[in-house]
Amino acid sequence: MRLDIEQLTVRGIVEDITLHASDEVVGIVGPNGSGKSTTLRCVYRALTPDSGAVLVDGRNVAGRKDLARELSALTQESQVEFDFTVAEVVEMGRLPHARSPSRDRALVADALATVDVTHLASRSFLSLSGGERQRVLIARAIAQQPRVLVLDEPTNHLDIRHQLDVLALVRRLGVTVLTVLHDLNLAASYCDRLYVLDEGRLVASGTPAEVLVPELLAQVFHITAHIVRHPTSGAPQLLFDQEVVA
Ligand SMILES: Nc1ncnc2c1ncn2[C@@H]1O[C@H](COP(=O)(O)OP(=O)(O)OP(=O)(O)O)[C@@H](O)[C@H]1O
Repeated sequence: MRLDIEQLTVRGIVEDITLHASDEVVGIVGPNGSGKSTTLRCVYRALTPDSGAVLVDGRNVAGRKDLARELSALTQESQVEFDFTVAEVVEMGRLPHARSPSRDRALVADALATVDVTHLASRSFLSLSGGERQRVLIARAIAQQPRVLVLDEPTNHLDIRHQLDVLALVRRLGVTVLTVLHDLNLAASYCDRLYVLDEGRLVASGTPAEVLVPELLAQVFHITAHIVRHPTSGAPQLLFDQEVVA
């Protein structure tokens, strides 16, 4: 399914952002405060842009009542305030769909197993560690069976094994994924294409190899990086100098 962000502008925070993703994993990277989360908030409709539009399969997301069946989001605000069990939290992913108890149970069990939290199913969500919570919220997003998945720093709180697991899983889903990632090496390994934001503007887009070049990394992130190829995957990987660029 196709996701198009067209000339999105939000109150001096982001300006004129255009982005396309279609059955691929697209990453948004950029320094703190560059407008990544603001852009995603417009996609999952937590924010209404001042101008521009977000289209899912060619239809504007504004006012679409059926969007929750097609788009799911793991956001910085995806918190669970009340004392639900892990299984109940994941089952919430089924709410936008017509209910079918046996099918819902199977999908919840699958989602729990996929992110390695089956053993936590009857635990209170509030009793979990940060990384366990993050995996449960990813399970909820998967249980929703979206055709577009929006993720704001999905690897937050995860140990390295679960970072790799979650991003590999996200790729295997075979749906359109738009994800904010801070770790440029993970972004280079798991994203088909990257968009780079700096001070609210889009400054580069393309494959990781096209985008993650020393000049751009110095200009946008103020770092010096040496680019090497991963010996098995061939993905570009960055080795950072300790000194920052002024
Ligand atoms: N509601 C708001 N009112 C005023 N400023 C805002 C608001 N929301 C975001 N901002 C500002 O807009 C800028 C972009 O914020 P945003 O959260 O989109 O950045 P980000 O790229 O996701 O950052 P980070 O990497 O730190 O998570 C920041 O300077 C932030 O303080």
